[in-house]
Amino acid sequence: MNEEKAALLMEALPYIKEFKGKTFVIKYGGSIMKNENSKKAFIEDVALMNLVGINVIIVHGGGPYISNFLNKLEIESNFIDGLRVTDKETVELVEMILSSKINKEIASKLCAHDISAVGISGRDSNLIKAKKKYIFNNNKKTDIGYVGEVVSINEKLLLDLIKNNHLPVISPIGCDSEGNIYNVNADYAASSISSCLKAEKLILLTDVKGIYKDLNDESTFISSINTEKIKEYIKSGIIKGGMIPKLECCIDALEKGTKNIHLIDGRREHSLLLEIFTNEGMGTMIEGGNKNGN
Ligand SMILES: NC(=[NH2+])NCCC[C@H](N)C(=O)O
Repeated sequence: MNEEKAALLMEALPYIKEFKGKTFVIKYGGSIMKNENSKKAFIEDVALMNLVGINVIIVHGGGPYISNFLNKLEIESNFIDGLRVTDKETVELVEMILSSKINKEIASKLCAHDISAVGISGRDSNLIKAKKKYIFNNNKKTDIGYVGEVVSINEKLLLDLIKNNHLPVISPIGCDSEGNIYNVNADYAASSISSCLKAEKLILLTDVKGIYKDLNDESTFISSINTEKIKEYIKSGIIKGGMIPKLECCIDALEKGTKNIHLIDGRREHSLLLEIFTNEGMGTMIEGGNKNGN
């Protein structure tokens, strides 16, 4: 028993060495914040990673909280291509929930582990500059309101925070120079931040185990894959549906310099820790060609 425990801890040693001083961008999805145990485990995993010298940056979502809150106010939630149609009043409420309630809760839970987590909105110091995103369907352009796509990231702010041992917790709200605010999809915000910093890892915590060839057949789970194979699977229809935009976002991050991406199930307690510090991991690792991650 003791040998097994020691072996498990020793399995982590090469990864602790390898990842010390490296930057990991973690997208913490809203759908996994419901369960108190997995929420607690996430905070503990991030705390441990920070304490062994990994520069963690968290980008969080909050979709279900937003829908709940809007329901209470009897404001209907409409989605087109998975994006929330957002008018001016709604984007203000979205910001209130993301940048205040959720953001501060994550940061303060990390602070309770003596970590200097700093909760910031994408609007602070123009961290996420954005512009209006339109949806194109059959050559038809649809305006979905204050939904933004990333234009630029304030890299210096993030590097300054990291250098001074702060852990940024970022709400995916963007702004433009006219003072408009935008709701930015958290996957895209995390991918842009990871690309800009050429991060060692972009880790997407969601409510699926990872990539499957056939979602209904556990034996087709893919533990690691590269971008060429993903493109091939999308083209041949093996990968389909809602997974495609997520994977396209991953491919973009890898092509822009992120070293590796991990898709893991955030509902499973300590999946983050097991993915990073064991050989086998828990989810799907997408390997990029770039060997110069930071
Ligand atoms: N899903 C997988 N195959 N994960 C392997 C992870 C390997 C190692 N712990 C890493 O983070 O780089």
